[in-house]
Amino acid sequence: MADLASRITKPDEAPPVAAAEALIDEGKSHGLVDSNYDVEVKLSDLQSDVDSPLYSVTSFEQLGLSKQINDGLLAMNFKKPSKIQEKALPLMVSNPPRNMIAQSQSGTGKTAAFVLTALSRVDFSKPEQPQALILAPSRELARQIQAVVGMIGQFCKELIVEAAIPGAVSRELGVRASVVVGTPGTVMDLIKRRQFDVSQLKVLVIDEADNMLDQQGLGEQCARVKGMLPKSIQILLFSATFPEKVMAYAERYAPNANQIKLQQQELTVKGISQMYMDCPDEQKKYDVLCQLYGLMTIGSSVIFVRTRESANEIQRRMEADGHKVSVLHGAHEGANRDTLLDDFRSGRSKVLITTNVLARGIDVSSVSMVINYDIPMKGVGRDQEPDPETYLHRIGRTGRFGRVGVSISFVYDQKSFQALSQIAEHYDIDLIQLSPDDWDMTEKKVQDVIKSSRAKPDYVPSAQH
Ligand SMILES: Nc1ncnc2c1ncn2[C@@H]1O[C@H](COP(=O)(O)OP(=O)(O)OP(=O)(O)O)[C@@H](O)[C@H]1O
Repeated sequence: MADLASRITKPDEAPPVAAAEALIDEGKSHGLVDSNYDVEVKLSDLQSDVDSPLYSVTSFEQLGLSKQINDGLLAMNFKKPSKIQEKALPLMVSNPPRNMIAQSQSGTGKTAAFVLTALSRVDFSKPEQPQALILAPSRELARQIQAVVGMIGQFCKELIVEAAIPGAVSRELGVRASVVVGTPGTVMDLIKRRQFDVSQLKVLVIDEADNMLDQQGLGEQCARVKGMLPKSIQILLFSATFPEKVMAYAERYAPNANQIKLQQQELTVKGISQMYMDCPDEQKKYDVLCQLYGLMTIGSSVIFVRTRESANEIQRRMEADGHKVSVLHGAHEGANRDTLLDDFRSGRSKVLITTNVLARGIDVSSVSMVINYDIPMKGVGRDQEPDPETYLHRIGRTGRFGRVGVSISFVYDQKSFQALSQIAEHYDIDLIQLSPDDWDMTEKKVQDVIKSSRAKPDYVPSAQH
């Protein structure tokens, strides 16, 4: 097993800057409240780089979608499809419908790929009749996808999209929408209580499918939901990660599916510079975090911790120390969670402490830094092991669609060092070391990346890091 030391870049080596260092004409691309952080990425350059996951040769018009949907894409300033959109869409919208298992790196536009397919299956003459169901693991992600459906479908006049998340569906009316986006537990309850007529559903999408089908987690609920749906339903499974043990089950869940898969080494996003901070001991992690505060607020940042309790505790201490931070986790009540995330999207709050509840799918383009305060682990007690999938999803909250970002993972002892080392080995990546004893260098390394998002004329894309 290679240790982390062998994956450290030399101190004088500049952090890898993404091929994404270029400019986006950042027309606000979706209807979600989002901040105006002026990231500049030359998307057109990236989209013509054959090695980029954003590369494509076609246009949306060539994909044969309806005029209303193409107008929606235009309004969102989506000029060209990304690779996953270009490859998956023709297979998903064709007839007779076929199942799909699709993998693509974080932030590369999987949502639009499945939303476009769902919309293409809707008969808008029956707007209150559920025809497409999209499942996601958290209320936040379900709401976000609901907003994307609304944006892409903004010119489909009859479209109704509803969130099936706790507290959202009226008991008297039940579900009355053509597209339903929900979490599996709530969807299951609604179907059982006969408040959700699934008889005419044509397509089932499962986002973050490896997580959703995992038998240790939401797998059972998703299996039960599927059991209640029409047998002929088209099933689309999407994620950035599909560990082998889930893949076998996914293939049974979505039989005879077309598949788009990535190699393990292709999974990391080049725009994200992955760093680690060698903290002297566990207690000092907190001091290091506070010292990073200035860098965290250049853009927006997400701090991932293991438990709700430590999230609360870190917030309490940071606020007492004069820093402005918010915290969001599963113990908060739904409406409160919605406000907290809306505030973060809009830039009203810039540093968000959270747990794995927000590790997947959340798309806030201003996030320039992700901190793994605790290295993600799976399993319990002595059986704990590093969790490479959660690591990838967590750091993927930055570097969205060609933007650049930094992730900093805290290590402080042999165990955390080894865990991160195994994750680095899993993806065959090098991590850049930061030292709490040299803040000038730390600041330089981080700022070089974050500020590099404003293109320099003499920029030469660095090699794979
Ligand atoms: N063709 C496109 N042109 C421009 N922007 C796009 C295009 N497709 C998607 N985007 C934007 O890219 C961002 C990331 O997309 P999305 O959230 O779908 O990523 P994802 O692949 O689902 O990532 P994750 O694995 O983290 O869930 C979004 O802000 C979205 O609006």
